[in-house]
Amino acid sequence: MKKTIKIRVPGTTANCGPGFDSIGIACTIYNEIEFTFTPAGPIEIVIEGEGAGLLPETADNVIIKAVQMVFDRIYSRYPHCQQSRWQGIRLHMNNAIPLSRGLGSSAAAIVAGLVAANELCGNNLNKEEILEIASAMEGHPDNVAPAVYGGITVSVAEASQVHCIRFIPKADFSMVVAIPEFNLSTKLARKVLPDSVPFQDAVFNIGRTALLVSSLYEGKLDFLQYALIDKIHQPYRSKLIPGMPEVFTAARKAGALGAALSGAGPCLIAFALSDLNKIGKAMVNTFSQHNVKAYYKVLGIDQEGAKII
Ligand SMILES: Nc1ncnc2c1ncn2[C@@H]1O[C@H](COP(=O)(O)OP(=O)(O)OP(=O)(O)O)[C@@H](O)[C@H]1O
Ligand SMILES: N[C@@H](CCO)C(=O)O
Repeated sequence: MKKTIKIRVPGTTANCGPGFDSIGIACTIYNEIEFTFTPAGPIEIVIEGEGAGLLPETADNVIIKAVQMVFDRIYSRYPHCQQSRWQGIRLHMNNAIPLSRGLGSSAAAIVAGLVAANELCGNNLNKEEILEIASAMEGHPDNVAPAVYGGITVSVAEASQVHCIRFIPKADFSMVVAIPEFNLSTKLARKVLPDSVPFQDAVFNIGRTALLVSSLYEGKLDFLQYALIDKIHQPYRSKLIPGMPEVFTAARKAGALGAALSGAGPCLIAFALSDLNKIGKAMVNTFSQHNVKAYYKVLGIDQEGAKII
């Protein structure tokens, strides 16, 4: 007996400037993963696209860890199911989300594993529980929430709970992402952050985060020029991404509403209504002036989140 489940999961951009560890947007860039579960057998992992030859092809892969998390949660709730635990797992990944660039590759992997295992087990866990496990695995909820729900999410983790509101903005916009050809792990990008920030910087971010959420929700996108500015993580991370402020300026000059670091970087993301290719080229050119090879993609907002296909 075997069961096959295919899932599509979006990449995500987190923080969006001031909303550190809280705001996230699901983007129209996807990994597709086919899971084949058998009662007995080895773990087999085949990877095409991003991460091929780089990601672990063993039980150390975070997708397998996520599957095991769901099995553990369900079997602790229903111990009589222990006997039917699935041992054999084959993953066939087709990945478009680049690794360690700030587009939520780890969140996508975690959410894919959780949602697929939950489907296998009859959807015993609801989306809130999936989000809570995902947030605990990732360490913060801002990427995993939009990967689960799609759209734009505002999330706060408190003990084991995640409080999350998801919405679709009243006005549509595009995101132009400049993707440098170097990796920056979230772990390293968090190491450069200070233990505390000046009170005035905290106040600066609180106002802008509130303005960001309301301008996105209301579709009053002219406010993004003020609302995407951050003082509590981007300035510290700037030294890891050559040309970051200049790329922001180039994006705005080419017609973007505003720009920010995507997640922990190194991708930089511009929000725009028009001139998308002009903005992308300006960002890539400015990166190249700082000896950073980069390419760009134009993405929209994914509205569905992780989905069985
Ligand atoms: N498709 C995948 N399958 C398994 N593991 C993955 C996959 N994609 C990413 N990972 C794991 O996640 C790590 C990258 O996570 P990291 O948090 O550094 O970057 P990111 O999630 O791409 O960026 P950000 O969190 O800033 O958006 C990889 O080194 C790998 O361990
Ligand atoms: N909020 C996270 C997103 C990246 O995982 C950070 O900026 O470190």
